[in-house]
Amino acid sequence: MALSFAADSVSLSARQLLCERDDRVLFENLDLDVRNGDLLQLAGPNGAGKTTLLRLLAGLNRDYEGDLLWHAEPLHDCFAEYAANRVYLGHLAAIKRALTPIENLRWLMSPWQNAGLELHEDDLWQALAEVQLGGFEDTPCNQLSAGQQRRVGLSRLALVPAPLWILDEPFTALDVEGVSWLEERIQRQVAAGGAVIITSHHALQGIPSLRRLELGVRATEGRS
Ligand SMILES: Nc1ncnc2c1ncn2[C@@H]1O[C@H](COP(=O)(O)OP(=O)(O)OP(=O)(O)O)[C@@H](O)[C@H]1O
Repeated sequence: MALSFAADSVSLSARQLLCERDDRVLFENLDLDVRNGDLLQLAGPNGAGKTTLLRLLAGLNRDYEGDLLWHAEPLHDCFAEYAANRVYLGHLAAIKRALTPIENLRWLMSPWQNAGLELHEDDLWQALAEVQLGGFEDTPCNQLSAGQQRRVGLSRLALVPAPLWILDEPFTALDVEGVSWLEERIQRQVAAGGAVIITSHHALQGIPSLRRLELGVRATEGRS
């Protein structure tokens, strides 16, 4: 899969973003920019609005004020192009539990294949092997552990050619080996000139471009 991205392929900006839930301001006056090579970690206590912000940035929720821009264009005016350049993994494994890992992966990858991505069956099996699901490819997911189910969803990251990853608590339920695999994948994505926005209570280390955006009573952005 592509291991380098065009240097100008990621340009996501938020300007003066304001979001309220149940009459509570989660964040306001929020500005951020994500470019190639960036790793942005959204941090903050439970309920601070990390998932909410991530879903806004993924273009999955329009309940906000302010501007979200993809290459300086309103994100929802160019959503098809944006969606072809980002992959969003929500905080649930988001797999069909009655299906097997290989069936799930075929289903998860079908939008990308419909958009022109050429994938062979071997690529799918290889992606499952990469997340240590070799031997479980044909086991219904409802017979897999929580961590193995999480790995089925994560296996997409080995295949999707999108430069921008948006990941909500992707380390949940992973064992030590799974955590290492995902850390390494994130580092490779950033090193290849992609970008990653992540919510995680996990301490990400060793990536020079790491920035943290702390949500809470008020939002402030700074390098860690
Ligand atoms: N669809 C919704 N309708 C109303 N309120 C919502 C909705 N989704 C989230 N909220 C509220 O918005 C706030 C922020 O939720 P969010 O899930 O974004 O927090 P979070 O920072 O991701 O928390 P956690 O660390 O627990 O995952 C919470 O108080 C939650 O109750």
